[in-house]
Amino acid sequence: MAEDLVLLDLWASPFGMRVRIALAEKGLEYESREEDLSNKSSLLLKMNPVHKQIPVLIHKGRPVCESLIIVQYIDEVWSHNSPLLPSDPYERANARFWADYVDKKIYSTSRQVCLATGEVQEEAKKQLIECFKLLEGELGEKTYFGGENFGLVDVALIPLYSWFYALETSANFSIAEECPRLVAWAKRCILRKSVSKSLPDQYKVYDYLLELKKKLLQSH
Ligand SMILES: N[C@@H](CCC(=O)N[C@@H](CS)C(=O)NCC(=O)O)C(=O)O
Repeated sequence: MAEDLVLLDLWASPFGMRVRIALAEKGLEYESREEDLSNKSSLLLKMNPVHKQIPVLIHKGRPVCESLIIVQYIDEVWSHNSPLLPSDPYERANARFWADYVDKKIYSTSRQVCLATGEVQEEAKKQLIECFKLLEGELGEKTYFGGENFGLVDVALIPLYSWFYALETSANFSIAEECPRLVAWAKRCILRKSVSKSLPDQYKVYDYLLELKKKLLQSH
């Protein structure tokens, strides 16, 4: 059934990818609108006046902002299939804790690995590997962070897989060598159609990063 859903998105955004994955897990149809972040649409400014960022999910004309909040909203509204959060309150809190960890630690550090240089980049790389190893500990022998079920933490983290090549090439290291269990997990996730169709090509992402770096240099 077609729902009244519009997603304000940007193809290379890992935050947008989270929402695409959640919508695909639920089998929901939606209209995707690609934003130009250097010239934001009036719809984006109206729908997310606080942060002015994508992604925004507009459901029946009402905006929901912040990717992890959007993913949880989707899970609550379309709760009848493919639950992304566990039913047990303690396990749910635990999933939210790790999704929050991914947000606070992994994405900001990854940004530095991609954009910084010299010692700052080396330090960020070290930190990122430590964070990945900690996540490997949390994953343990499970199939997904959500156990047998692909869940919130998986949705939060897997978009970064499309940035692995950009990370590795920017800072000259191999994530598979440092964190083989994390890469094995990512390869399991990418077998899901919801993930494979939501993540862009890693080389396109790297080209996007090179363009972004050029723009940042020009603006300084
Ligand atoms: N915490 C936000 C982060 C979203 C975010 O950083 N979006 C970026 C694109 S990847 C954006 O819209 N940037 C434009 C800006 O900050 O002006 C979320 O999880 O949705």
